[in-house]
Amino acid sequence: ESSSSDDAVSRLKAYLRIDTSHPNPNYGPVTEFLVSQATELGLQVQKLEIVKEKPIVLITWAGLNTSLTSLLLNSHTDVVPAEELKWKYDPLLAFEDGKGNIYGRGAQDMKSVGVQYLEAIRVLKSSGYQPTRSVHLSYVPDEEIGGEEGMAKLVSSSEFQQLNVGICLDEGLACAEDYYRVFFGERSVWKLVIKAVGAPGHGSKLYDGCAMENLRESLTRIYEYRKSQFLMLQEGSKAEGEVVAINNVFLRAGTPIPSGFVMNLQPSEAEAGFDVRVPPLVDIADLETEIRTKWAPTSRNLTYTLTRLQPQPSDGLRLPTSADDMYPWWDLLQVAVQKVGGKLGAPMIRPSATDSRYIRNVNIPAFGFSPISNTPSLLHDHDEFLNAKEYLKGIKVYSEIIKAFSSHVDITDS
Ligand SMILES: CSCC[C@H](NC=O)C(=O)O
Ligand SMILES: [Zn+2]
Ligand SMILES: [Zn+2]
Repeated sequence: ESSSSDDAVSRLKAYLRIDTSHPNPNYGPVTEFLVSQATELGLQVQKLEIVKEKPIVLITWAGLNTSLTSLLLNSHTDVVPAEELKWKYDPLLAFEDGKGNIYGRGAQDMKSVGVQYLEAIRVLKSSGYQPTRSVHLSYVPDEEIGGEEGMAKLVSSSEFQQLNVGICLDEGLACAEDYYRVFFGERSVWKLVIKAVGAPGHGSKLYDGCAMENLRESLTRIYEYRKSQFLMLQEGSKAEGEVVAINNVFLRAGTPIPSGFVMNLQPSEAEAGFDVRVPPLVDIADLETEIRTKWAPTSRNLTYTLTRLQPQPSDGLRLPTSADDMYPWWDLLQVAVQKVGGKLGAPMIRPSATDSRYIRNVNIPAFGFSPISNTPSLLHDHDEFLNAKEYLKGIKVYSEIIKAFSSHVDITDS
């Protein structure tokens, strides 16, 4: 490989070596890293600190026609923590093995993408290319913990208004096959806690209506519903982003003592918590009725609290990025990917949540796309890696995308 690819790989490794894992992400050095990259490339850079110690870095490659809407390339700078003892290599070392696989937390999610944006601009600049539309890069903190102090703040800032964004690209998911996945919407995140109460009693006594029995009734109904969703997934009639996911993430009951729990006391309260993921076109009112009448009926002494995180205006009504919204960007994306010999899968609903929801909430279309194919999806997993060749190919993919999007002008712009 040439020395310029070696340099591009080195810059990825440098970024991976900055520890930005929760709960104490080190955002200072990331800001320095990004500012120095942008400065070296002759790009404008702004540091926003809307929330103290949660820096947002905005980098701009000004277009020739600043009255046109711009392209925003977003990435988050934080990563989830790693259980380093369970990894083959230290997740902070960015170790490259003999096959060129680079191991590190963030290798897929999504420091690779953050550097690829910059590397693509580097390539385009050195070729003499000048964008017609402005290209902005946003580097935001805290995506992994919900983005309340990151992207949520950015989209409601005046600085964001100034960017006049027409289309956004944000993270996708790695694909084990030879195509790239692309997402045009995502499921909403709901948190559900069901609480059962019932008569307490001696551990030896059989009687009706104890809290544990009431909770068990709720769990039975929920697992029936879960199975119906899972079946559609297993038989392949629906994709992961099109079914409701409901998973029990905690159970709480009993009277704790140092050696465990009191064993001869049937508790008067029991709780179960669920992570629920709701596709855009599911009827929200129906689902809430299901919860109220079947999962947590008052007749069974059940109550519930439901928290819908950042509900989307499109929830239950329409897809977050409709076919019309995607014009002309979808076609441009497809052609750009094909130019470097890549293939794009059908646009889908992403199973998990990203900062794209904040972008779509302010009516800006967003694609979830990471140029990672032929690679197992290892986000949040042990041994997260990206092959150097795949990473370098991704830079070419972004060069084509940036070129296609930033040079596009059509009748709707006049
Ligand atoms: C509370 S928003 C959580 C966002 C998170 N995103 C990445 O994994 C997710 O659980 O999907
Ligand atoms: Zn991510
Ligand atoms: Zn993540």
